[in-house]
Amino acid sequence: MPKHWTAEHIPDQTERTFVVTGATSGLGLATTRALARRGGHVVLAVRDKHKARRAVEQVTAEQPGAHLEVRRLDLADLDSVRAFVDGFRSDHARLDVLINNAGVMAPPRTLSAQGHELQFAVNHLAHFALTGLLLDLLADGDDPRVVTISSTNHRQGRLFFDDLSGERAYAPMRFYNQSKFANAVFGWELHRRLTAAGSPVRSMLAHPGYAATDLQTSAPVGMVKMLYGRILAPLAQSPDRGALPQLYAATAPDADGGQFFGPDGMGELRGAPKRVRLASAATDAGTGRRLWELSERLTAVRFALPAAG
Ligand SMILES: NC(=O)c1ccc[n+]([C@@H]2O[C@H](COP(=O)([O-])OP(=O)(O)OC[C@H]3O[C@@H](n4cnc5c(N)ncnc54)[C@H](O)[C@@H]3O)[C@@H](O)[C@H]2O)c1
Repeated sequence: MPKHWTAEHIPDQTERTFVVTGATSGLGLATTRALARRGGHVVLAVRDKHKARRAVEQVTAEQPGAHLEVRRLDLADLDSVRAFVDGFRSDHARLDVLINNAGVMAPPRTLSAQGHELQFAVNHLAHFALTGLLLDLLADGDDPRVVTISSTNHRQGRLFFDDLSGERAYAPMRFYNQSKFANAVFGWELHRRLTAAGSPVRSMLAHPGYAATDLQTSAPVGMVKMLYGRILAPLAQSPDRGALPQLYAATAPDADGGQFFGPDGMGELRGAPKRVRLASAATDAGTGRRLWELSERLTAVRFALPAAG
């Protein structure tokens, strides 16, 4: 890996198709812009079509002729995930890279359409379902990859298997950390299962460090907003820089399955992409199996893969 990897190092992506969730703002928009600049065909998987139109205008103003496609996806509703995949399938025979990027942080306790705690539902369950439903199209892709965005917060997270939706005790940041831990467990367990099945698809993880996006400023919880939106704000890097680890995972020829990428400076807050440490709890096989089986049950999505040993 070059020491100061930037978006200029992204290889040509002509003829490659990417799905980016949460592509209208922050890291998702920065990722879309960088991939489009290198000739990639980017499917913006978005909840809000007005915001999508603005994002498309912005990217095409910088990159006339960019290959962009907008499709509606509300990750808070598993029916919307299925509808998205059905629509995608009717127009595409294969997918090269899925970037599980969208996320919510620290809302007051809210439930998804299927009754799951919103952060667990949007950040983890919907991306689990999306990946499982697209896996056969990815298997036909060129150098196919699934990139899942976690956070350094996964190291403070754990799964509350006996109170997943916070019915008994909900704390917004604890449940954000749970969802980011679930992202890390999923990315690693997917890697294990794909490898065991001899699949050509690779699963990588990434985190941006700390980037100034809507994530912190839209958090309705006062302390979180104050800490990330104001006190730590001077340390924040731009979304374009924050997106580099996920762009590296999605495009670098030497990025491999099971690897986790984050920034190299200031305790992983900012900098160029490098390989970073996944919490050992996130690679625990028992936890991986348990989360996987639970996610299959809650989403009714089964991956077309033999179980990993
Ligand atoms: N910004 C940071 O410092 C930081 C740090 C660690 C991890 N992350 C992770 O980066 C990812 C991207 O976040 P960001 O910082 O760009 O924030 P952001 O708020 O700018 O972007 C999040 C995106 O997710 C989308 N989204 C939210 N709920 C959705 C739903 N129900 N259906 C479809 N889309 C939905 C939003 O519309 C938005 O486009 C998240 O997974 C977040 O947890 C960010």
